[in-house]
Amino acid sequence: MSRYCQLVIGPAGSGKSTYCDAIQKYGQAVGRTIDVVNLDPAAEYFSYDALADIKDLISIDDVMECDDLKLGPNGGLMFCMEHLSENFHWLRDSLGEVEDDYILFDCPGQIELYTHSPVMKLLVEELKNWNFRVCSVFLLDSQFLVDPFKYVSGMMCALSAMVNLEVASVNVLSKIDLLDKKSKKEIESFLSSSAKDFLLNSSKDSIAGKKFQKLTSTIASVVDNFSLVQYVPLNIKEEKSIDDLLIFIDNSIQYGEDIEHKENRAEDFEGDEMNRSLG
Ligand SMILES: Nc1nc2c(ncn2[C@@H]2O[C@H](COP(=O)(O)OP(=O)(O)OP(=O)(O)O)[C@@H](O)[C@H]2O)c(=O)[nH]1
Ligand SMILES: [Mg+2]
Repeated sequence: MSRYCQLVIGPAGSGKSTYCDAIQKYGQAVGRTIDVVNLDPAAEYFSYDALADIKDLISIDDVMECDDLKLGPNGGLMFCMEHLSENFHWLRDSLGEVEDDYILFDCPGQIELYTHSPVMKLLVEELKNWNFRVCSVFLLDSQFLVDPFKYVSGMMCALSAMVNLEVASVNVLSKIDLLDKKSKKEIESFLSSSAKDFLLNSSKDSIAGKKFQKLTSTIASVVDNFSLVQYVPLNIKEEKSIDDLLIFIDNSIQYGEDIEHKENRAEDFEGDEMNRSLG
């Protein structure tokens, strides 16, 4: 039995919940069932239809109101996610056991969840045990790329999430529709050039001096040499852009190939049956 999922991760406000909603709606339009699970215990509102909601297990308000714990919003969130990791059976029961299901997990925006904490890694392991092929989809606001310093920091976050989670990873540049023409052109040229060229060109007028240039160049070389972080742009307002991205992600978890293979096998089987009954 094969099952497929995307762990939708990325910094706060990068567009994770909006992405889940758009992909689910796109699925409905093309006759494909894509379920979404909310794993953000602080999410008060989301516009997609949720197959499951972590708030049914634990909510951040309950944790913060607990006088014994004395936790603030970030500590409270980590507490909720650890509680989830001790109660994965809740998630397994909520998902059911459906063959070829395709699920998006809308995750919280606290970046330490993907870089320091073992919780998401434990979740990945558990999903694999339940026969899921997992792809992490790291969303980064495209505004980050317009500024080289933000770009380095975003790239490092994406990289440490990739290394920590050890699954197929796709990095998505979100909110492309908000960019003006000039920024869109800059992003296009960045996507078609190496990280090193982009960073050196963008920071050549920097007042930070030679040492900084050298550091920038070394970081970018690491990224380029190992093809570590590549970005796929997403304009959520354009169907073609969603389609292209979904094909890219599906390929990384072999979604289409498996289904096609099964359909071919089913057709072969029907053909054999027909030959047998004719013969
Ligand atoms: N124009 C535009 N706005 C977007 C897009 N994606 C997200 N937004 C807006 O950006 C804000 C944050 O989006 P969310 O989807 O809530 O971001 P998030 O990553 O789920 O945020 P957290 O759950 O708080 O980490 C909202 O006001 C969205 O409407 C996009 O592709 N285009
Ligand atoms: Mg969200």
